[in-house]
Amino acid sequence: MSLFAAKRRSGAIRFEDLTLGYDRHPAVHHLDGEIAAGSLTAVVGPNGAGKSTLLKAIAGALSPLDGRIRIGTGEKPRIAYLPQAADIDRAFPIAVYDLVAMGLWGRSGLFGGIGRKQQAAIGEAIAAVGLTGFERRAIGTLSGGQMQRALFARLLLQDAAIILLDEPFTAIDARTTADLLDLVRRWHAEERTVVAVLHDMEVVRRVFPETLLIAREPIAWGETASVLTPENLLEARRMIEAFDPHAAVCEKAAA
Ligand SMILES: Nc1ncnc2c1ncn2[C@@H]1O[C@H](COP(=O)(O)OP(=O)(O)OP(=O)(O)O)[C@@H](O)[C@H]1O
Repeated sequence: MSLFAAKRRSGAIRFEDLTLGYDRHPAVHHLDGEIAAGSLTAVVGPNGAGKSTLLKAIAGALSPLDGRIRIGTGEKPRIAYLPQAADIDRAFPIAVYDLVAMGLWGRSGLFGGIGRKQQAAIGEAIAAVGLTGFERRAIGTLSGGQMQRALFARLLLQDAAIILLDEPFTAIDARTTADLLDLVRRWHAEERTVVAVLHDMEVVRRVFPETLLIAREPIAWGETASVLTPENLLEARRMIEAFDPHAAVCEKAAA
């Protein structure tokens, strides 16, 4: 697709003593390090570990309480963000075609109009997720798996150097998960930076070369096999159980 021309390998994400939170209550503490441009990284950890918070911050939807996030070098690369299914309004009266077409807004503008080339790209994206024939269906009538396919088609059109996926396969059937994982592999082969919050360790081990394990603070980060050890997973659980959710200040910063 000629429309797909995002600058590849431009999507490095660097964390510098990053602290994130809500109403001054920290949810993620002291994260330092870099997600390399073109890498494929899983973010895992117990419930409440701060995984979604981290993705929101990378997407620019949440400002750091402390530290910073540096994205790319020079011109900021395009970021595509798929929130958790629970955060997406399925009651919005919109057809599959129009939902997918929204992926072009970043480049055409809201009222930029859709030409023949764009129409072909939308059709190709819908075909790539197996939804040809569903173009005029209202999204409220789709199954969970079909909705996720439509959202992945929109991501395809966004043509972003950085793609953020928050629990993309939760409550999604095996066939759809396998098809959408093929798209994730394709994005990785295209040297886009892909970061996904996941709970299925089997999928992480099989598909994601890099893993960040967090439990409010980073427990381990690097090659997946060396991160997902029983010791690290136990440590992550212990950290979350010991965490005081009402802590107002960061202990490390205050020390
Ligand atoms: N909008 C918000 N306002 C206040 N606190 C929030 C908000 N969103 C998340 N939190 C809190 O921040 C902490 C981290 O939440 P987050 O959703 O990032 O965790 P998670 O690792 O994605 O969890 P899960 O696996 O359950 O989705 C939790 O204690 C949560 O209650």
